[in-house]
Amino acid sequence: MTLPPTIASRFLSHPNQLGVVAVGFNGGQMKKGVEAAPMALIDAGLLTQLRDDLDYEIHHDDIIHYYEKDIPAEDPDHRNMKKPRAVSAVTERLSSQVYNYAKDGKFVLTLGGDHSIAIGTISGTAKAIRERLGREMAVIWVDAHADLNVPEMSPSGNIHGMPMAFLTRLAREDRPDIFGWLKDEHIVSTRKLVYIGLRDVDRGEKQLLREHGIKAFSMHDIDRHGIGRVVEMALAHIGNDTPIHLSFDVDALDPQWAPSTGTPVRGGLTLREGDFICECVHETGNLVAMDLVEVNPSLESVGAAETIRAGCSLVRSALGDTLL
Ligand SMILES: NC(=[NH2+])NCCC[C@H](N)C(=O)O
Ligand SMILES: [Mn+2]
Ligand SMILES: [Mn+2]
Repeated sequence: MTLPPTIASRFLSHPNQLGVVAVGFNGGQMKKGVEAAPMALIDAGLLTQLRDDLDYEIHHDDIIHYYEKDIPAEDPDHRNMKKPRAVSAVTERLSSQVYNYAKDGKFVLTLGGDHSIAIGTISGTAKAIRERLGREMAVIWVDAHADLNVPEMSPSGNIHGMPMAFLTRLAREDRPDIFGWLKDEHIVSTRKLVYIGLRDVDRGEKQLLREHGIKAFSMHDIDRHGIGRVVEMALAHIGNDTPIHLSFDVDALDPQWAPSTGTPVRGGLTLREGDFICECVHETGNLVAMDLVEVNPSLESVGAAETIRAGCSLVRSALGDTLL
């Protein structure tokens, strides 16, 4: 059975063409295994499903990128950041890979990897959207965490807890080998950032969210208003004339649905709620890119297949799969 092609984003010149980047990178945090996620998701049939069931034309180099050549041997901590040069070099490369698909008007799907890779993906789409459409893009960040730590205030020093700080310029570093390559065209406005699913936010992050008036819907908001109303409010904040990059951390889901992830937090979204968010974002017709990150098949390995299935389901939902 072929589903009706609901593939349409008004901001893409090739809405049925999907640029896929498989990023086997784990250097934004300390646990091994997250680099195996792209392979696991692809082996589970994700790309085949997108092609056969949802009619996408897949553009993929058939390579899982581990970026070995970009990772320096010496990488001492800098401003409390762990592996800063590795994360910087990898995300700089990734940024241009994503940009190259997005500048052609293709949808870009990135399979991580830990969430530090969003420094590459979001900077790449933001730049392409600015050039092609002369517009600023919005980011919907679905996560248990805000990933907004400025290096000095991070409790862990892990860069996967910092990507949104660099992408909004709340954190800045001029050294070219440590994120100094991020230019104005790569940056996202704090006004165009919306969080959904938050429940483990560090003190300094809470202060930044408040100070900068960043729109954030926590699990408390979802309990109070329901997922339907929360997604409606999130999309209303962005407005209907703005391209959207969806960055989905699988730990937004409750560990019941996604146990195999590096920093699980109880009290999260059901898989159905996660899929619902993705379906609604797709329905806007404004989605131009998506990341799926933090699947770690080697943690809680009895639940790995379940976590991978959940990840595949989220991506399909964002790309237009429907229940009916
Ligand atoms: N992408 C993630 N899973 N991030 C978790 C971040 C946890 C914590 N806030 C930190 O800065 O270390
Ligand atoms: Mn997270
Ligand atoms: Mn995250």
